[in-house]
Amino acid sequence: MGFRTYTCKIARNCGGCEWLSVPYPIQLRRKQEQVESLLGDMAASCGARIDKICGVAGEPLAYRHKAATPFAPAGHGRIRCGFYAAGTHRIIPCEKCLVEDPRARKILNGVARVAERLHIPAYEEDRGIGVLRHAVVRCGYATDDVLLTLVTNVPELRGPDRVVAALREECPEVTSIVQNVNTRRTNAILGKQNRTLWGTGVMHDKLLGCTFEIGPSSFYQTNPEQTEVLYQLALDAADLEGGMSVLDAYCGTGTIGICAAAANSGVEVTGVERVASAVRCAERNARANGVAERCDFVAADATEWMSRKAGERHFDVVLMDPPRAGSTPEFLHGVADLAPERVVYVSCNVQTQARDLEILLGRGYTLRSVTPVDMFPHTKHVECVASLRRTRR
Ligand SMILES: C[S@@+](CC[C@H](N)C(=O)[O-])C[C@H]1O[C@@H](n2cnc3c(N)ncnc32)[C@H](O)[C@@H]1O
Repeated sequence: MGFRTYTCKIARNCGGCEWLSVPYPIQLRRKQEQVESLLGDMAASCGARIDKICGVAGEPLAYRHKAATPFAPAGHGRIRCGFYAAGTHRIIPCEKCLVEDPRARKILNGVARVAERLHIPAYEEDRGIGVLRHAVVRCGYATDDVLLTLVTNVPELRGPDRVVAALREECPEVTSIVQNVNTRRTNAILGKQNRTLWGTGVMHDKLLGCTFEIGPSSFYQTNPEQTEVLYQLALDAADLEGGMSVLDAYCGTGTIGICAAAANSGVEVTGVERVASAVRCAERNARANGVAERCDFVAADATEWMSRKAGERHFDVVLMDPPRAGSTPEFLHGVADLAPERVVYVSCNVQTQARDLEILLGRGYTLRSVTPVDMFPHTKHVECVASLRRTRR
């Protein structure tokens, strides 16, 4: 893939792909430099290597398997949908997005057309009135599942069967429809309550040969192709063998831990995740992949769980994959108290990762390697797998 660049009619306003006009090899070089500037000194002091970034193998397009739109009234019964202009809540319409699964934007625009036809009012953010707030689509990577979630400002949709019939006709790719209720005046897209309107209420996908059920409120990596690269790096760094015990912290639907258990017979996994519905998915996923007897998932705040459990259990390896804000000093000191041989820290924010690694380095761990992974081409975001080994207690 040479120095070709891509163009998008709304790139300037949308702000989602801030590096779209930068050739992909240069994007990768910038991300490599970003990681080296944040982790280079730390790696050098440990004698660790920073690997070359794992970029996307093919065209860096259509990689986002999750897409969302806000809705707003556009006058005369019309509904506006698309992307928020960067830094605002002004919606820019979008017919086709280069980085999304091609099915996704078509479906989101189809939802707006159905809402117009059925006179379902779009949400008015300023006044907190109206019905339809957002729609979210999740498309399978290895399956044809397409889960559509309608986020509403009301607990009950009027004539739900009519809405489902119209959506199925307009968007035949959709395999299940869920209503999510969010009545709060907040920027968060999803509320707490989900109601299945049609189908199973979940989607399925496959990663590294394992099958996963993903619910509307569960975290799932948006670029599954690169997720396989990321997870394989994490599993290689974990260097597991039968009989080992693994903590999968911030585990979502259990994806990394279940891949670890499936690839290594005899390995036992404990997963900790804050979202209770994701933990229920993780338990079903462990059963579906035949590893339930070796996997235990707990719904808890990771820091709070660590403060209760540290000292009670032995783990050979801690795998951790926290959100952008990173972990907490309490959790990291808890990890050091558990004294696993290896810690594998997967992060989508190298800044908070660097901060957290300092704590582990001060508690007897040394960096072995750092591997950047490009999960989000055309953006400045970079994912990173840091592999650590215990050198003293
Ligand atoms: C980056 S995601 C990783 C999930 C999973 N490892 C994966 O690859 O799909 C971070 C996860 O941490 C969970 N989370 C966020 N804060 C948490 C906390 N304080 N305690 C436990 N889990 C938390 C989120 O709900 C999310 O599922």
